[in-house]
Amino acid sequence: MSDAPGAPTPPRRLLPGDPAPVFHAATDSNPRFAFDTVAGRYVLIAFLGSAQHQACSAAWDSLRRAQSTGLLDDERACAFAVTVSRGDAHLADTIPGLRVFRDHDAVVSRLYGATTEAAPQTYQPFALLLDPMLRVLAVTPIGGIDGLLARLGTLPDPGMHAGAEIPAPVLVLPRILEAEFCRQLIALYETHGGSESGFMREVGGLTVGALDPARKRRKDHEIEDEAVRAALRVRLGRRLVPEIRKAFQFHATRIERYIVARYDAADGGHFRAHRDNTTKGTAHRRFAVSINLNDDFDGGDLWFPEFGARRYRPPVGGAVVFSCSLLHEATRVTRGLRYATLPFLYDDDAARIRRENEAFIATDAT
Ligand SMILES: O=C(O)CCC(=O)C(=O)O
Ligand SMILES: [Fe+2]
Repeated sequence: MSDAPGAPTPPRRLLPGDPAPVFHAATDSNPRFAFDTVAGRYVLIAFLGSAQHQACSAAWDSLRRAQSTGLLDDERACAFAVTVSRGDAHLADTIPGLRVFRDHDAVVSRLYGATTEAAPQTYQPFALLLDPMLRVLAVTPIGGIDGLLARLGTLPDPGMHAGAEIPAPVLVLPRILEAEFCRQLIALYETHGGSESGFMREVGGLTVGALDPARKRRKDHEIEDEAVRAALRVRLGRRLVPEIRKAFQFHATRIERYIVARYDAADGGHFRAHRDNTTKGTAHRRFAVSINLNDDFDGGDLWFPEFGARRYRPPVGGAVVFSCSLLHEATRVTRGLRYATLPFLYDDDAARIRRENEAFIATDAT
């Protein structure tokens, strides 16, 4: 940081407290695994370079052992081995808890300083232990991985990694929509029905809509009635925008997405952990708003895995408002139907970004 504006340069060697750089990389089951979505548990990442080296092969064995004893379970903790070598095909994902990034172009290894473009033959194998916010807890040369695993075993529950519960930086705002207006929105859905709702994904530089019931199960009705849209806009403008301004110094002037969404217990309605602004087509989104329209359902809570296990469930007509960069999940509805309206807010500067990025949107999706 400096007192002049400009992007801070990332530190070359990661030290405790530093945020781990995020990236996409190939695993055997996912050609574009999003590293940022593993937040919410302890994460060990081992830059092996190549398991053909004895110390790196021993580190892999340590990871396999930790997985088999249940230390790496994908709930409390998980680990990744990073190999740049095509000779490491025998290193295989061991689910739950242990995955291999095939970093054949060394992009991830360079991002973390294990190797450089200037000296690609030189690789310094090391391991990092990250906290559930994906910030460095400890760093060691690869030979120290057993110590890191031992330390992992002694850490508190992920939600208590700071020594106390950390509240998520979200606003919970009751009384945004009146009960009568909530009923009107539900009736709109019941009249028109909803269609299966997808999510945006980045493929080859383009933003494309995707459907994947394992990640998201929800049906949405797009509100077309301009009077209803205006009624929603007025309420957000009067009651929600001033609170965002007070809490976050952000003045929202635009709304994306007028929908009534329905999660149904009958088909396991849910939306797994994601961020709302990770593609070009969604990069303009600043704040996400989740307003419950009813409360006669079980499950269907919001939570923010980077900030502990606390669940958030606003009352009917109330909102949870949060930055689109935060990892969040809508848990499975286990009884009944959950109706919600889910706008995104942005401002005029972000609208410029939205216009510039329109060229990269391949298809429409919500
Ligand atoms: O169901 C919710 O409250 C959140 C939905 C959500 O995260 C989204 O549509 O991006
Ligand atoms: Fe979301």
